[in-house]
Amino acid sequence: MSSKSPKAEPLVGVIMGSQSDWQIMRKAAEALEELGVAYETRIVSAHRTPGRLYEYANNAQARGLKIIIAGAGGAAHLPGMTASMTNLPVIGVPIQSKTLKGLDSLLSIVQMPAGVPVATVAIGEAGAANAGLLAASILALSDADVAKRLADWRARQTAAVGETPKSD
Ligand SMILES: Nc1c(C(=O)O)ncn1[C@@H]1O[C@H](COP(=O)(O)O)[C@@H](O)[C@H]1O
Repeated sequence: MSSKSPKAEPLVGVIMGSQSDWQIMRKAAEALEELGVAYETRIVSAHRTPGRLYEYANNAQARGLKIIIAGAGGAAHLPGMTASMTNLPVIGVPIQSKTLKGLDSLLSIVQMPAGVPVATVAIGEAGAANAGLLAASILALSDADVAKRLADWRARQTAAVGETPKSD
C-alpha cells in the first residue's frame, strides 16, 4: 500500500499491524479521503517488523506527518510503541480479534502508562472511522479548509437523520 494522495504530502499516517487489519482500517482512510486530508497507509508491526516501526515512528514528524492512526489486534503493541518514539498525536484503533472479539486489543491499546498517551477509539469499523474524523478535527484547528469540509460533513450527517422512524 502507498500514499492515496500522490499530489499532496501526507499529513496523516495510517498504519496497521497486518494486511488482515486493512478491512477495518480502510474506514479511517475513507473518512480522511472524504474530508480531503492527505494520508498514507503502511503495514508496520512492533512484533514482526520492529526495524520498520523504529524507522517509521522516528522519522514521521520530520517527514511532515502531523498525526498517526495505528490499528492493531490481539497483543496490540503497535500504537503504544509508536507513541513511545514520536511526539505526534497517536490515535489507536483496536482491531476485533477472532478469539477475544477485540477486548484484548482494546485493553492493550488503552492501558498506557502515564507519560506515553495513545488516544484510543472504539473496537472495529466505527472506531476506525472515528479515528479518521478525529485526525481531521485536530488538523482543522489550524487548517480552515479542513475545518469547513468537516463542518459541512457534520451538517450532512445531521440532515440525514430522519425524525420519524419508518415502518417496514
Ligand atoms: N498487534 C499486532 C502487531 C503489533 O502490535 O505490533 N503486529 C501485528 N499485530 C496483529 O496481529 C493480528 C493478526 O495478524 P495476522 O492476521 O497477520 O496473523 C493483526 O490484527 C495485527 O494487527
